[in-house]
Amino acid sequence: MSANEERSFIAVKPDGVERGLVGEILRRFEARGFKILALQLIHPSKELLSEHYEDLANKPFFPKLLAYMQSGPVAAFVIQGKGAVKIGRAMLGATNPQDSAPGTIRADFALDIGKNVCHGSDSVESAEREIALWFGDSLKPYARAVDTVIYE
Ligand SMILES: Nc1ncnc2c1ncn2[C@@H]1O[C@H](COP(=O)(O)OP(=O)(O)OP(=O)(O)O)[C@@H](O)[C@H]1O
Repeated sequence: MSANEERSFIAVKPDGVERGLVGEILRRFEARGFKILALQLIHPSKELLSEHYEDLANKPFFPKLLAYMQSGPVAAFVIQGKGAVKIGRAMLGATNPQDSAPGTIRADFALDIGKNVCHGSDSVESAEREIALWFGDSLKPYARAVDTVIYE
């Protein structure tokens, strides 16, 4: 996979969907130059979420986190492009919106850590694991003419 094909899993959490932020969040990633490789509104099962957040299973907030993530649909999507994981996390902002830098999604749209609007993969390995978990092998590559004016 070339550097320009790096992928990240991004999700607008149920609070973001309910607040009508799906379009705005997608728009920011598209405007930055990322290719949207997959896009789906998903009602995640407890099993899917337990796997997705397996490293947090022992945290005291885990049951609350699962309930939050099941309180409505999640807008799940995959972005592809140079630096997708690192830039994706930077665009989301710090996990706790109280610490997120202005201009990031969480700073612009959230106040509480337990309602922080969006998720983004934290490493290339997590991204591949999360993409497989949420989308299976349904992703199909496609070419974009605009890539010739985004990449040098
Ligand atoms: N102390 C907490 N209280 C309530 N919810 C929390 C707390 N810490 C984390 N969370 C929730 O669990 C999610 C996952 O936490 P994690 O530490 O993996 O942060 P993250 O990787 O920045 O977030 P995400 O995986 O959603 O992108 C957070 O986004 C937040 O919704």
